[in-house]
Amino acid sequence: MSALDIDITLNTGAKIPAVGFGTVCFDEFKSQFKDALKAALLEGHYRHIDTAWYYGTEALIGEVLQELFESGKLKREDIFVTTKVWPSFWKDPLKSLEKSLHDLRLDYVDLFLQHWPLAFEGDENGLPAVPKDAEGNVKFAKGADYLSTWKKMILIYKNTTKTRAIGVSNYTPKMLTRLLKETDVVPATNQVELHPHLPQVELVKFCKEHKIVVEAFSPLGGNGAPNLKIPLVQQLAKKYNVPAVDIIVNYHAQAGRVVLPRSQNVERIKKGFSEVKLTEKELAELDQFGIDHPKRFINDVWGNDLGFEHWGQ
Ligand SMILES: NC(=O)C1=CN([C@@H]2O[C@H](COP(=O)(O)OP(=O)(O)OC[C@H]3O[C@@H](n4cnc5c(N)ncnc54)[C@H](OP(=O)(O)O)[C@@H]3O)[C@@H](O)[C@H]2O)C=CC1
Ligand SMILES: O=C1O[C@H](CO)[C@@H](O)[C@@H]1O
Repeated sequence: MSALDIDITLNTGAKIPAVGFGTVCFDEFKSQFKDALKAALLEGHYRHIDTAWYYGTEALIGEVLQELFESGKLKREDIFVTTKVWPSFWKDPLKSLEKSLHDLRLDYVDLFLQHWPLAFEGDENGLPAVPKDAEGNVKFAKGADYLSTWKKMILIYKNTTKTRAIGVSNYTPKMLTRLLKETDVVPATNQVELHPHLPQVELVKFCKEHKIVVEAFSPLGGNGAPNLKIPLVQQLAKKYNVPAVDIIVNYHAQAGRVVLPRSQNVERIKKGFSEVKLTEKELAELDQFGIDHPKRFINDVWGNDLGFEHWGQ
C-alpha cells in the first residue's frame, strides 16, 4: 500500500490526497522541473500538486498538464491542484488566481490559499513580489488588513467556479480565531511549517477542533532534508525497514494531515512512499521530539512580527 493513495476529507466534502508534490524550485533546477513533475504524476503516482504564483513554476506545470491531458495519460479530475495568493496581490486575489489559472492552463483549482496573513505594497501585477525600501526592509502595505484578502477570497469561492475550496497558510491560532469570528467561511486548510522538529501541537489541536485540515510544508526541513537525520526518525525507519522519508510522510498522513515533500530527483520521486502504520505512541514520540528540540527552518523576514513559535532559530 502506498501513502500516495491516502485521502483526507476537507470541510467542503471534497477529498484531498494526503501527499502533495511541493513545487518550490530554485533557478538552477528549473530545467529539470518538468521531467521531475512528469515522473511524479506518471511514475510516482502523485495525484496532488502544491504550487503558488510566488514559486514561478506555474507555467511549467501548465505545460506538463496540457501535455498529459492531451495525450490522455491524465484527466483533470485525476489530480488535485492548489495555488496561493501572495501578499503583494493582497488587494486583488481574483487577478492572482486568474493569472495562476492562465499559467496552469486550467479552468479551476481545487484549493486556493492565502499564502501569508500579510499585505505588501505592489503594483497591479503583484510586483515586486517582495518590495523593499532603501534600507532593505520589506514594505508592508500601510493600513492593510490581512482579513480583507480572505474576505475577497470568500467572494471568489461563492461567486465563481475558479476554485473548489479556499484556505489559508501561515496562520496562527490567534489569527484563525479572528478569521472565524469575523467571516463566514471556515478555511478548508491551514498550510504551515510542520515536522518532527516543529510539531505545532496547539495549532494542530485548534485546527482539528474547527475542522480545518492542516497541511505540513517543508516536511523534510527544506534544502538538504535535515529532518531525515533525526535519530528517532532513523530508528523508526530501521524498525519498519523503510527509507526515513517514509516515516516523515506517514507521521502526517496517519494523523490526518496533508504533507508536501519536494524533490527534483527523479529516482527518488519514482519510489513514492510506502504506507507505514506508526503506533499512537510513536506518533506522540515524534511530537515530543519537536517539543524538546524545536526548530523552524523557513524564517522569511516578512514573518518576523507574526508571533510564530520558535521563529528565527
Ligand atoms: N505555504 C508556505 O508558505 C510554504 C509552502 N511550501 C510548500 O512545501 C513544499 C516542500 O517544502 P520545501 O521547503 O520546498 O522542502 P522539503 O522540506 O520538502 O525538502 C526538500 C529537500 O529535501 C530533499 N529530499 C527530498 N526527498 C528526499 C529523500 N528521499 N532523501 C533525501 N533528500 C530528499 C530535496 O532534495 P532533492 O530535490 O535532491 O530530492 C530538497 O533538498 C514546497 O515545495 C511548497 O510546495 C514550502 C515553504 C513555505
Ligand atoms: O511558500 C513559500 O516558499 C518559500 C520558500 O520556502 C517561502 O518563502 C514561501 O512561504
